[in-house]
Amino acid sequence: MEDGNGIEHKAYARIGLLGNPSDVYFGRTISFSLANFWASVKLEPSEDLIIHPHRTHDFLRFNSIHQLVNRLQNEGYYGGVRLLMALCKIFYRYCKDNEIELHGGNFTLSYDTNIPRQTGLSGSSAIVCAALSCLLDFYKVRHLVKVDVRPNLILDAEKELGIVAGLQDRVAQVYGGLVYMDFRKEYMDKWGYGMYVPMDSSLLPPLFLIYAENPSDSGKVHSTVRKRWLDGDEFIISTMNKVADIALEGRDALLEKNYSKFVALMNQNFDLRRVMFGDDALGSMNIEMVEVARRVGAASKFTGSGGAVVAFCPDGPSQVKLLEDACKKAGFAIQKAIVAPTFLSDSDLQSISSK
Ligand SMILES: Nc1ncnc2c1ncn2[C@@H]1O[C@H](COP(=O)(O)OP(=O)(O)O)[C@@H](O)[C@H]1O
Ligand SMILES: O=C(O)[C@H]1O[C@H](OP(=O)(O)O)[C@H](O)[C@@H](O)[C@@H]1O
Ligand SMILES: [Mg+2]
Repeated sequence: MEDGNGIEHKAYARIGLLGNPSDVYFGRTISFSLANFWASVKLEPSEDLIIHPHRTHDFLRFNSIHQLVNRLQNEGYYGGVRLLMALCKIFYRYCKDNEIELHGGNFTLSYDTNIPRQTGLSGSSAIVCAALSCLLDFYKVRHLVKVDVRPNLILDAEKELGIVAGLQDRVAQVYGGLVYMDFRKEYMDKWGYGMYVPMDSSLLPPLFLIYAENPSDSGKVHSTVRKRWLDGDEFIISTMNKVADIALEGRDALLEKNYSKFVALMNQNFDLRRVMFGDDALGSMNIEMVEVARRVGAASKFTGSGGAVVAFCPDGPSQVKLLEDACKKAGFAIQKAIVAPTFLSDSDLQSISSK
């Protein structure tokens, strides 16, 4: 969005529906952009280049040591300022390396977000994705930075900060809607990104988002699995391939509206994650969120690496009511997941089809 006062863009949270975390291991996923929560970034032309701290997430003034410790425990040490700075650096480097000329004007970037933190809903990349959209418009270079490359820039900005993450979140956030993604090594080596295919989101049955207010550390849970995968551990490699196959089978199940198959795949996805990562790495509260749903007969799995769960009630409204009651009793928040529609422009779509 652009008006006389500047440019503003939103990017939504995302749900990894099937196949995650195989995106980090040359696998496949189906993910969608979640309209329930979003981050917004505003860019206003200014004399100097200013990154504006958020009034709460970056605020460094506290009314007591108790409040300071509480903030650090609940939100960690960092807010979004470092994400915006890292993106500016990565964007500048990319444009320089690709001989994309940037005009000389300056700007002020500010952000806001309502995405629950560290819940595996991709709050960090939403901030970066919205900021990238602002930069593309400010410098008028949207047509020069291919859609498929944009998730890589978002990921690179976070990698720059040591944040462990994969591409599926950023793809869902750049594309919007429901997207099937194939990250096979052959594509990653050839193009540097995967094959991303938008799907009709009306194929999805009603889905529910369950999350806990207490955040988990979404970076640490990957650590031992990644090392074992890199070390050639047979069990991890073959199990991760099975996780990737879930997205492939899930695409067919959705296209055929075979929801009993879909139930089995969602459950299998989490069960495979559980044997690879182990209960300690996943965390007892995260496991309980999955099990609360399963106890009422719903299918359930993590949306990301932990902190939130996506659930499907194949038996309809009466089962949804049971799920809502069970979540309430367990102290988990629950809401219906709403898919954000695709936000690619005509020129974006053209750049995809001309790949
Ligand atoms: N809601 C937020 N407000 C400000 N900064 C955030 C927020 N969420 C994440 N961040 C920034 O992103 C970093 C990584 O967050 P991460 O653990 O990836 O959370 P998520 O899984 O929600 O993306 C944080 O250390 C912080 O710098
Ligand atoms: O483990 C997963 O499913 C995902 O974990 C990360 O997402 P997060 O939102 O931080 O939990 C990672 O970025 C994704 O690529 C993984 O699929
Ligand atoms: Mg993140």
